[in-house]
Amino acid sequence: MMEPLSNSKAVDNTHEEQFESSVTVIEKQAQKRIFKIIVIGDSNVGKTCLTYRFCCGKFPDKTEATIGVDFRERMVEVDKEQIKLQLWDTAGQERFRKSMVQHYYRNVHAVVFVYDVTKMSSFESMPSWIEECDRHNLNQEIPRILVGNKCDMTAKVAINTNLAQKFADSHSMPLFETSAKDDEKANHVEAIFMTLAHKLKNSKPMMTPFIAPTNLPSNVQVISLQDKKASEKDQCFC
Ligand SMILES: Nc1nc2c(ncn2[C@@H]2O[C@H](COP(=O)(O)OP(=O)(O)OP(=O)(O)O)[C@@H](O)[C@H]2O)c(=O)[nH]1
Repeated sequence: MMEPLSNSKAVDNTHEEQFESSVTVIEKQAQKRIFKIIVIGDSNVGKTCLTYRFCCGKFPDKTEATIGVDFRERMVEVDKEQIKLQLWDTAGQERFRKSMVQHYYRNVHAVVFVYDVTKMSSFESMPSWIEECDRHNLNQEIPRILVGNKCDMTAKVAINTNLAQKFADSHSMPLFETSAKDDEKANHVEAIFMTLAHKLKNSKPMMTPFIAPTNLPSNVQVISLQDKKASEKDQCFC
């Protein structure tokens, strides 16, 4: 008679463990936050290379003009929390932007304005990129960062740091001068997005779409935590 009992106990334990691990999975998924960062600026300033450097850890072998938008994502840890940065690498060329523009500016959490330090016209375009953000009613409170890229081309630098810093100050933005190409200066690329991650960490949470794990025990019913108030969270499993 003992055998079946202990067997049944073993089954219950497995069930319980399965339940607990499923709860952990669900809690982790529910806690994960995702932040949308748009990277904008003239064509050819290096937006694709900067996002590629941050998400893939290297300079791309070759790039082509972005059509519409490219997405890259990277998980980063900030104060022991894993958050996902979703970078929207937007097209600089007007003809490749038209159809997508409305999508860029929806639910944005941060903006990175990029110019090429060797090309004055790309710096002079910055006010019009800021105006475009304003036209799309981007919240003034969201973090904005100004980035001068291609600093490795020292002999050709056309925009000196003082000028860029004045512009950044007048728009209450931090300035980063960097290079997506140069491995040493690429540390700054990391700094750009980690600075944003720290700023975003304290902004309002945005949950990932809820995906229920598939290995739940049959007696567990899943209710998304997203629509629940914090006080109700404990009642989500029945
Ligand atoms: N020297 C140097 N070249 C760079 C750097 N970043 C990008 N480039 C080069 O600049 C050119 C344009 O780079 P992209 O990243 O495609 O530029 P983009 O701003 O995404 O251009 P669009 O997609 O047209 O908006 C490419 O030839 C890159 O190799 C950099 O930090 N240093």
